[in-house]
Amino acid sequence: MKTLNVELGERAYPIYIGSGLLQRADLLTRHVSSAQVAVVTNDTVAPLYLDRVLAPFADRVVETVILPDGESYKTLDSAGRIFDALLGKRFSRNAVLIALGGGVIGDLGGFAAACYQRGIPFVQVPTTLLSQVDSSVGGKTGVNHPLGKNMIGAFYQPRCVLADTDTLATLPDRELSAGLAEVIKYGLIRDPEFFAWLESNMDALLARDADALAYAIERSCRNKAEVVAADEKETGERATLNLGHTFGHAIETGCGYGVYLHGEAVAIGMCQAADLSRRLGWLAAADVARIEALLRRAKLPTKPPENLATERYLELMAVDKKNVDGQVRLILLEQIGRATLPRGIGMTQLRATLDEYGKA
Ligand SMILES: NC(=O)c1ccc[n+]([C@@H]2O[C@H](COP(=O)([O-])OP(=O)(O)OC[C@H]3O[C@@H](n4cnc5c(N)ncnc54)[C@H](O)[C@@H]3O)[C@@H](O)[C@H]2O)c1
Ligand SMILES: O=C(O)C(=O)C[C@@H](O)[C@H](O)[C@H](O)COP(=O)(O)O
Ligand SMILES: [Zn+2]
Repeated sequence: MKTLNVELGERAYPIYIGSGLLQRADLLTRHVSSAQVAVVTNDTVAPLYLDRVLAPFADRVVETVILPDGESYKTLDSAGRIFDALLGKRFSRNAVLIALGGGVIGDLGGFAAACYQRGIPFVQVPTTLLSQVDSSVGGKTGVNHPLGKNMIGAFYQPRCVLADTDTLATLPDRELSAGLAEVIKYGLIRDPEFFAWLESNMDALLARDADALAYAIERSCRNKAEVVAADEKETGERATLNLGHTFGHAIETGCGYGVYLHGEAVAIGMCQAADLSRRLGWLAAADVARIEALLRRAKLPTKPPENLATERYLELMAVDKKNVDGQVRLILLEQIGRATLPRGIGMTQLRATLDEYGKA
């Protein structure tokens, strides 16, 4: 097992990464000292892993909330179902909530934990590659709104993250690829050696080689933990974790939540961000091609949806948490391994990317 720490002073917490961790009762109980435990999960993950999470808590009062699966259920209504369950059981403010599942459950469960009685402790047990490398770490919790992705939420850190890499064995291939988009993101924004490692090891990752996956998860979490420790509330460097997300969130909202997986939308968005960076004269065309090639090798889409016209894109991008005074701000690339958040972006070049990128 590898242990990393997210260094946030009194809110610091460990990330445990390894095989067989769900069988390690001591790891979960170490961070769950209350007599009342709520487990939030969904109807895909529950039959696979709920028993293992419940096993150490036979002597506690346990409430399980099993939600329907899908991005379209990352809503205030689902959060309401969690509140109903906790209140129904008279759960106190020291009750611990365990979020067992992918990023949807982690974001939603964390949000419910942040709100219930103004905040109860919670633990992240991520079971997808995407949630093990990204969403379970850093305390961004929230739900979607019909007008925008993750528009309702809170920064609220978990007490620990327990990433059992064995759970990836049951993950569908399409979801594995979606997780690889966020892995590639770390290489692009701040870790060029990792990007090169990914170019050399993509086949091993797709073949689910255990060592390759463990290394990619650990290096991704290390990158994310460093960024979050430096800028927890996204006043600066943390915004670079949003590479491709302004375009990607527009795709997710515009096409309907769940049509494109988050990682797929981010993959397309990173290509659009790379194309725009090239148009602005910052990124070499050869690097854009290198980025597209790695994403394609990860079996991710790189071309935007045909039915999302430029004006609709711009409307959707106007609803983004990085915007200031209503002006769109985008994370762009100066080179592979270096991201930037420019003050203003040329609307002409942005329109050119939206009009032309991937349309030929
Ligand atoms: N908070 C953050 O910092 C952050 C970062 C990145 C993404 N996100 C959010 O995370 C969400 C995407 O997360 P995701 O990609 O994990 O999607 P997800 O939570 O929808 O999970 C993907 C699918 O895999 C299933 N699943 C989960 N674990 C499984 C397993 N071990 N075996 C088989 N099936 C399994 C799920 O039921 C679901 O059908 C989006 O809502 C995105 O906005 C948040
Ligand atoms: O942790 C962060 O910060 C990120 O931006 C990670 C992203 O991968 C993630 O999708 C996040 O939820 C997007 O944040 P948002 O603030 O744009 O909703
Ligand atoms: Zn993301």
